[in-house]
Amino acid sequence: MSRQLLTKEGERMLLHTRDHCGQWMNIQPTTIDVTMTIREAKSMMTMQEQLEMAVVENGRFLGVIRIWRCLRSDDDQQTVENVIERPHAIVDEHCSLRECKESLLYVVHHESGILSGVIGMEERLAFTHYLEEQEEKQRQMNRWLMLSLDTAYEGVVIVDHKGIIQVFNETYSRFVGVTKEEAIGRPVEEVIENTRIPVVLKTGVPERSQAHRLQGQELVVHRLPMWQEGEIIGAVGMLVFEGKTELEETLQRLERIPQAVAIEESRWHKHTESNVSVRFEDIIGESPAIASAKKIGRKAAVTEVPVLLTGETGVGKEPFAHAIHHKSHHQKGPFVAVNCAAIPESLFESELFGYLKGAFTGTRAEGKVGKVELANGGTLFLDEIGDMPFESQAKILRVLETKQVERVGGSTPVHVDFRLVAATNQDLKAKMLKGTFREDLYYRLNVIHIEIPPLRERKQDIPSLIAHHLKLREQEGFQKKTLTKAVLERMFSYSWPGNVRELFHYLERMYVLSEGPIINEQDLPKELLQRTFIPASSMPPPTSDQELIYEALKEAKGNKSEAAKQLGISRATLYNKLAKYGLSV
Ligand SMILES: Nc1ncnc2c1ncn2[C@@H]1O[C@H](COP(=O)(O)OP(=O)(O)OP(=O)(O)O)[C@@H](O)[C@H]1O
Repeated sequence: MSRQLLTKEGERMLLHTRDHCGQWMNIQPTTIDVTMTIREAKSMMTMQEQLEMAVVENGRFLGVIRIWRCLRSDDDQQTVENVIERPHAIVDEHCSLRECKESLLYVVHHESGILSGVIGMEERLAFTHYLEEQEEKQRQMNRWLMLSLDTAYEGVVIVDHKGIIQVFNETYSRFVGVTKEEAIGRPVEEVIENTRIPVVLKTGVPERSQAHRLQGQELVVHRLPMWQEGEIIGAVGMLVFEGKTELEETLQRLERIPQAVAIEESRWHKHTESNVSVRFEDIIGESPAIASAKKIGRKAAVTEVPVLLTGETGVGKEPFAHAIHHKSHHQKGPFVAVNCAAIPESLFESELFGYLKGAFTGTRAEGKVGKVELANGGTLFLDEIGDMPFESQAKILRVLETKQVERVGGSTPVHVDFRLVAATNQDLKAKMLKGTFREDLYYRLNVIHIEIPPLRERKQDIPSLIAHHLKLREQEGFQKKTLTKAVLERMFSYSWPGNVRELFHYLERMYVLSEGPIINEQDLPKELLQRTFIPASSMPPPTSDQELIYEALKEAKGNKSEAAKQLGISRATLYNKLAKYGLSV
C-alpha cells in the first residue's frame, strides 16, 4: 500500500519530466514526397523494410502510404497522392507516450501541420527500457524509505485522507502487537487505541509532544497533518519516545550534572576540616608548568613560612593547599579552610576568632571556637584572600604577627600555632598599589609565591586530567567511557577560561549525556565547538602592568628607582617596560 502512494508520486514526476512524445521521437524519419510515383515509393519502402511511410509536402504531413496498397495498384506510374491514407495515430509533441498504445506514431505540430518526428518500434523499445529503469529506481527508493522507517527508533504511522493506514513501521508494530500486513489498509482507530489522528485529519491542526496512553504505557506522540495543494491528503503519527520513562531518564541524567560536579568539587572541600590526605602526586599534570609549581610547593611545604597561591579561577589552588599541608610538619594537625569572600565583615571576627559565652545577643550560649583556633597545630587556608574586607585585613594581620587570638567578648589571648597558606585569583600587587589591599599583609603572605598556570598554558595535561576524571566515574561504579580523537582535538583548541573546573564540568556533562561508551563530537557543548579564544574574566586585563607602572611612578613622584623598588623590579626591568609601553624614559 505504501508503495502505491510513493509510486504514484513517482509517476507524477515522470509525467512532468521525460514522458512526452517530443522527447522520444525520431526527428529524422525517412519520408515520401507527395510528387513521387507509387513505383518509386514501393522500391523505397522495400529498401527501408517499412510497411508504412509518411507522405509529406514541403514538410507538411499529408498522411501515410502502406505497402499493400501500392502492391495492389494497377498503375504504379501514378503519384502517391492517389493512395494516401489517414494513419491510426497522429499525436502532438506534448502527448504522454505512456498513454499512446499504437505501435507507430506520427508526431505532427498542431498549428503548422509539419511532421516533427515519428515514434516507431525502436523508439518505443527505448522508452519501455527507460520506464523499467525508473521503476527499479523507484522500487529501490521505496525499499530505502521503508528500511529507514523500520530502523527508526520512533513508531511511525501514515494514513491517507480517510484515515486508512498506508505506512506502519516496525516500532509501531512492536508496540501495538499488530503486524504491518494486518495494519495496512485498516482504519487507524482500529489499530491504535485512543488515537486522535482522525481529529487531526479533520482539523488540520498538528498536535506535537502529546501524552498518549497505549498498551498501558504513557508515551509521547506527534500527530501531523500532510498537506498538498491546499488539501489534507493524510497524516503522520509518531511515537517520539519508547515510553515516558525514557524521557524521564534523560531528564534525570540532565539533573545529575550539577550534582556530579558538586561531588567532584567536594572531593577536596570535604577534607576542609579533616586530615584526609591529598598529596602532590594526586595533583594531575606533568607539563613543565605544573611540574615546576609542584616542585616549588614540595620545597615550600617543609618550611614553616607562609605560601601564597595565585592563579585564575579553577586552576586547582585548593588541591595545592591540601598537598602543602600533607607534606608539612603540621600534617597531623587539622586543615582548616576559610573562604574569605564568603564571610561578611560584621561576622569576620566571630567566625575567625570565635566568641565567648554571652558575648553578644543572638550567639550560642556556650560560645564558639573560631577558625584560627581550630587550625591550631595544623594549617589555616585563607582562600580568596583578595576578597577579604579591608578592615578585616588588619585583624588577621595582627593574629599572624602575634600568633595570638582573642575571642570576641574575652580578654585573654590564646596562643595559636599554625601553618598559613593563602590563595587568590586576584592581582594582589595591583590591589595593594591601588590601596585596597594592605601592604603589610601582602608582604607577610607573599613569602613564597606559587603561581599555578592556567590550563591553556599546559594543554598537554588535558589527556591525563580527562583520564583521571573518567577513571573516578568508573571507580564509582558508573559505565566505563572514553572519548574520540575529534573530541580531544576540540578540547585542545579551546582556551579553558574556567580552567580545570570547567574541564571537569564539561566532561561530566558529556559523560552524563552521551549514550554509549564513546563520547563523541555530538556530545560536545556548544562552547567547545567555537574555536574563539575567551580570555579569563577573573584575571586582570593585560593593560594592568602598564597601569601598575603608571601608578608606581605617580606615587614615587617620577623617581624611577623608587618606583622600581615599589614594584619589586630592577631599574633595568622598569626601563625596559617603559620602552615597551612607549612611556617616556
Ligand atoms: N591538577 C589537578 N588535579 C586534579 N584535580 C584538579 C586539578 N586542578 C584542579 N582540580 C579540580 O578542579 C576543581 C577546581 O579547583 P579549585 O577549587 O582548587 O580551583 P581554584 O583555583 O581554587 O579556583 P577559585 O579561585 O575559583 O577558587 C577542584 O575541585 C579539583 O577537583
